[in-house]
Amino acid sequence: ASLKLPPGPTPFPIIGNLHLISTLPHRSLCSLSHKYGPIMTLYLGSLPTIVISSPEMAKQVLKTQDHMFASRPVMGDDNHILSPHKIATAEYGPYWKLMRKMFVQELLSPKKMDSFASLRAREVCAMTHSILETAIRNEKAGASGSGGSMQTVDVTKEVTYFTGNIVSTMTFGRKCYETHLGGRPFKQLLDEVVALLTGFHYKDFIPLLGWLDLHGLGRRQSELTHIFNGYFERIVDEHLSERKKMETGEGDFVDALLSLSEDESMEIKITRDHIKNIIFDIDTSGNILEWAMSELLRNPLAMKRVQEELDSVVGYNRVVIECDLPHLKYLQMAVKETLRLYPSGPLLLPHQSKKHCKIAGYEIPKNTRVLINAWAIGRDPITWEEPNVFKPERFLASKIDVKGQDFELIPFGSGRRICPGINLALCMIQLGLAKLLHCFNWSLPEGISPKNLDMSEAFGNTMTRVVHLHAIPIPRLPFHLLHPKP
Ligand code: HEM
Repeated sequence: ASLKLPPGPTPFPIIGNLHLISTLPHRSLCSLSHKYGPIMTLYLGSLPTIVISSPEMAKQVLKTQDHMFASRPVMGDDNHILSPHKIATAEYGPYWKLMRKMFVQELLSPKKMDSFASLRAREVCAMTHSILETAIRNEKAGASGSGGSMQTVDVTKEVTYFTGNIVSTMTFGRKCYETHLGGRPFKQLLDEVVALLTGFHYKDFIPLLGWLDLHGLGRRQSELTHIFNGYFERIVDEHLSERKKMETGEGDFVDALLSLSEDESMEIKITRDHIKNIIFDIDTSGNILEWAMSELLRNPLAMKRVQEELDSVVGYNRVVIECDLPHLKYLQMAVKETLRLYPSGPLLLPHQSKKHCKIAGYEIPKNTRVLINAWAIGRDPITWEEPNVFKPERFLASKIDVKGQDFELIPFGSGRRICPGINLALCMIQLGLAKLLHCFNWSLPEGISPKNLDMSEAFGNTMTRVVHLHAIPIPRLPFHLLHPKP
């Protein structure tokens, strides 16, 4: 007898339902769920894929039957940029457990978070300094009444450097965002890898068409693999030649992994290849910051409210510091609202069933790919009033949080595979946003109004803006606070 799979559109031979998926898959899948329901079957090529689009069904997959769905589909082989040696791509098992434990202990534990507080403070000042020069020029232009010549800052670049450099310094002791690899900026290459991790590749779904190399993806994947492999080889070599650090307690995550690789008592042998893959992070905090700034520029009243709160909690006589963040309730709500509207992984990362099982009476075969549409869940009109409107106030009367307990809002996922970087991400986003809005007033470049700011999402399955956000900063704190002596 045939299996009772969840409902879905009738597939065509070879392509299945791929023709129904646009360049923004989370949006197409959301529309399809209106027709077929919160759990549906889609054929991506010949592969049946289950797509989840409601809080109740997400709870089934990520909580009630979490143990069944905690694995990942295989996306690349050992030598591939999506090697299963990464924490994010590893199948559920002893290797993943060990690496995730190491990652949390050596990088993200409260003790480690504390020990890197000065790094975060330094980097947030570096971001302010970089913006300051433009802001001073603008202030002079404004004061002289000459109007015109107001200069913009590339906000996207500033915020992605800020969060990216913190994470890369914590992981392997280097600010990688200033780096160019193979003639291209690190950030651009990283975005491509994140898109590969979460995205739709025809080649994966239709092996028969692989040789056609649609979209040139196969070639780009080999290129990326080659570039990053060389970069991480150098990083491991550098750490090997400077091993003193560990003894003085200053070691970073790579040092900790190298020590683990030398531990003879380990049941799982950690190799150089593992290390190179594990240090490849998938932080997307910068994207959330750029969307938060975009929404606040479109909603001047909300921006004003964040600034009024900063003025009452921090004042004008000092700069904002991490200890202020718990008191900045409206700012926290603005960040939550951004994560609701722009979850950086709108379909989380793909999950996979370990065994044959059932959800809501439907059968899910072993090794089936499961996608959870966090974007659709965050905009579900049953949970959210005016779901497409940016309204931080909605959280005044709601206890819903982003940390994986409330299935109406799951930008970081939930359960065993929940993002381990939540606390670091929230801390960087809140600190960055507080600093940007405490130090500067912001406006849009000439000719762009809050109503016509381009908010398009880029092709693929990560929530980045198509065009970088540019805005005009004007200082709003005394100069000595913006530019403290080192
Ligand atoms: C706003 C920023 C971030 C967002 C929205 C985000 C979101 C996510 C999501 C949706 C997943 C997949 C969850 C699932 O499969 O169910 C994930 C996994 C992961 N994230 Fe994050 N993340 C962010 C920042 C970070 C940071 C700062 C780090 C580390 C420094 C990090 C490290 C990871 C890792 C290692 C995984 C894989 C976990 C696993 O498969 O066991 N993320 N993240």
